[in-house]
Amino acid sequence: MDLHFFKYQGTGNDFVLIDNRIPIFKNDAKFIQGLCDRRFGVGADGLILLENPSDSISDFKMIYFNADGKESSMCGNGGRCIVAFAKQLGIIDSETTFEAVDGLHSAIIKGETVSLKMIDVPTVNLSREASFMNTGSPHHVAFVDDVKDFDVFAQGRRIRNLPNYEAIGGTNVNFIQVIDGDVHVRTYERGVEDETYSCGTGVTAAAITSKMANKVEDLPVKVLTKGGSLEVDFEIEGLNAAKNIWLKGPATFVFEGNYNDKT
Ligand SMILES: N[C@H](CCC[C@H](N)C(=O)O)C(=O)O
Repeated sequence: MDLHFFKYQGTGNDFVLIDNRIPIFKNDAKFIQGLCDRRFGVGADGLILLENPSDSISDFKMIYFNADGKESSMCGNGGRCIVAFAKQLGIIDSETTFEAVDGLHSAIIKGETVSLKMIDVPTVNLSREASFMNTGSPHHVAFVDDVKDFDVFAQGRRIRNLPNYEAIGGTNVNFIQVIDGDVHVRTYERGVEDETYSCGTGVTAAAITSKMANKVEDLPVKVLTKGGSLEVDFEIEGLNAAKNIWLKGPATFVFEGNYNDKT
């Protein structure tokens, strides 16, 4: 059976999206791995299903799978892309509320720019060299001196697999450097098991870390990734929490097609 898919990217973090309002998709890890494979499949960092909502206030529901084929936690760039996808399908106009694995999200779309409200972050564990928080997905954030030439793959894989992160299934790892007030970030993503061009929940964690460590002054925080720039606006609450968090940036339709489902 041919599977009709839509390809989107948000600052180079790329996704296959499927309209699954009429449930046609078989949740099979090997199939998803094949679909996301950059040589033998369509190629993507993850797969996103758009489904009918299970509550009365959401326009749709988002289900996220990493490229390893396993369903995972919230995807910030994917959340921005599914909003653009919902608009393309005529489900929404310029604003929406949708369900995701970490709760309800509001979003606003203007042209190709999508602003996505992220969940509140009740606890940021901040030390001199690093931070840990959950922005919808778990993120370890470390300051480095030369982010451009940093060995993100080796160091990211090492930290992702540290025993202290085993209980949560490992963590995503972000390496950041603040240059002239802008946060430069590179991310090793859990479930992709490689560096991605951008990670929305990671960008959010990088911005909050930089502000709490007094490395940036102004809000919103501008964050530069390999795939482009995003803005993160938020309020610091007390000593180590953040709320009213918005992730803003481009979400671009790339192409649509049919995938020959051999299973
Ligand atoms: N790999 C992440 C989920 C996707 C996060 C990323 N693509 C984003 O934009 O937030 C995890 O398993 O925790």
